[in-house]
Amino acid sequence: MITEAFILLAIIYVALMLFFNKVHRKVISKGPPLICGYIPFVGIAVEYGMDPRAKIAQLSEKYGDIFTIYVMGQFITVVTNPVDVAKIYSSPKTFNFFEVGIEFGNRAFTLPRMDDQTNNTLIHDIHHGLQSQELPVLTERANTFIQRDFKNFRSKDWKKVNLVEWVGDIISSVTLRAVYGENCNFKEMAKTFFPFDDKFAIIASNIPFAVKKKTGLFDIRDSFATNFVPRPEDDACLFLHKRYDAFKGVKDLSSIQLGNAMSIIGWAALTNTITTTVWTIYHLLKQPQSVRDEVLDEIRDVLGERSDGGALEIPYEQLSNLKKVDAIVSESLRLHFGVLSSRMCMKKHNFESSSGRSYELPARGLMLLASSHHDPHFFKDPETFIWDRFLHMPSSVIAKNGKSIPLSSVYLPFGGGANLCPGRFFAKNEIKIMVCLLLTSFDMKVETEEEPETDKMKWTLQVGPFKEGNIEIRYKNKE
Ligand code: HEM
Repeated sequence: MITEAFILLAIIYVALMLFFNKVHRKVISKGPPLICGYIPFVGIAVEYGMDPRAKIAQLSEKYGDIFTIYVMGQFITVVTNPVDVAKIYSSPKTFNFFEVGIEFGNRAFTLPRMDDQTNNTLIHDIHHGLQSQELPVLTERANTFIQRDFKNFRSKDWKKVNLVEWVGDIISSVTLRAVYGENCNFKEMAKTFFPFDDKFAIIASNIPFAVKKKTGLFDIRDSFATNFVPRPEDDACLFLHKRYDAFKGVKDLSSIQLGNAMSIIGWAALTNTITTTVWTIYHLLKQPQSVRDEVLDEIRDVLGERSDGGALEIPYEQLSNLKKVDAIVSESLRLHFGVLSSRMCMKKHNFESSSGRSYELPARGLMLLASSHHDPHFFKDPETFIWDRFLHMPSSVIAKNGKSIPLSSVYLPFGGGANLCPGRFFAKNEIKIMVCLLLTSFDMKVETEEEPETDKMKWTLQVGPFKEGNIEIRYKNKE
């Protein structure tokens, strides 16, 4: 019996290997160099998943600027040269972000595909809402909620908190109330966000739906989705109501799918903002007192002193004048942001790379565009946090081939081109408000002595969080 089972397994394995090699040969002919690994379906997922950034750097060293990796049943072309990245960002029809969203949206959130016109309208509404129409209101709400929450933190004596949990609580509750409305069920939403976010990469991976269902991954996602359908009394953003109306009209849509369609925005709003805030505060607190004083002086110059009642006025229009605070957030994003943004090559395409080579890219092939955040050619001393680096950064840089390229081709924390993250202004505003209130309210110190390590496994599409998730800080009211 055991021998038969063993023979059967061996046959399946050999069949898979033959199929795998056939696919392998087909893809490799005119395309970029292909790195498949030796395990059918899994490909190089294990070594890649351990530290995506290091793996990409290593493969780029060996195979050049463009190569294709095979990970969990999927071929992914990785583009590492910023000149090529800029070219891809500037051709959104050929290299499309929206289709990636549909594919990942479907894998992670099992969403129905809407018609193109509805989709375009929904994306337009999100971009318009977050970047202009509703941005002042969102920022004002965040300001009100953070100031309100801060009153509860006041302490005359030194108090210890876990920075990761503390920031996670504040940013999740503030962001969710700002976007989904003050009366939304933000406590439940936040409670279910963290387990979902922790498993997001695997939920969005190419592993079969049946496995995701069987292993409980979809249960985690569904409990996250449940609380996200906005009710009229919640006072959610306009673009969320429009999204709700569009999805509600889809025939046979389950309530979980409707929740998924609404929760995707909540996930996008929280996943990177929390980690960026944690890193920003951590790095700020690690700066010498002279730097912290310089930043505090800027805050006082721009916003003035606190009123007699202790409130700090933070007008929306003044946030863009906080250049030093902005520079610290930007440097945190540079140092800790993952590697990539993604695009789908829509049709078979001959890509002329900046190195003069031509590669055939397959239709509907997934592409990952690598940032150059750790390349010393663009960022001197790249592994060091230099708080004022972005105060002196030009808007264009010189590539290795001598060409001038926009800074946005090497510095990609919010992606690039037409799909540049629409939430970037809101995220930065929220973080700036936090920093202003922290520095003007409290004396603070980092208690944990070891350098916190980034969780490299989460370093693909997100800002890498702390590995151990425990950084203790001490604070008390300013004298
Ligand atoms: C520090 C915080 C954030 C970071 C680092 C970040 C990063 C990104 C990145 C890399 C993309 C992909 C863009 C591309 O590949 O070109 C993206 C897209 C997106 N982000 Fe953010 N994001 C942040 C905060 C937010 C917030 C607060 C919201 C909402 C309130 C948000 C909503 C979105 C949406 C809706 C998209 C999809 C845009 C589209 O389909 O065109 N993000 N973000």
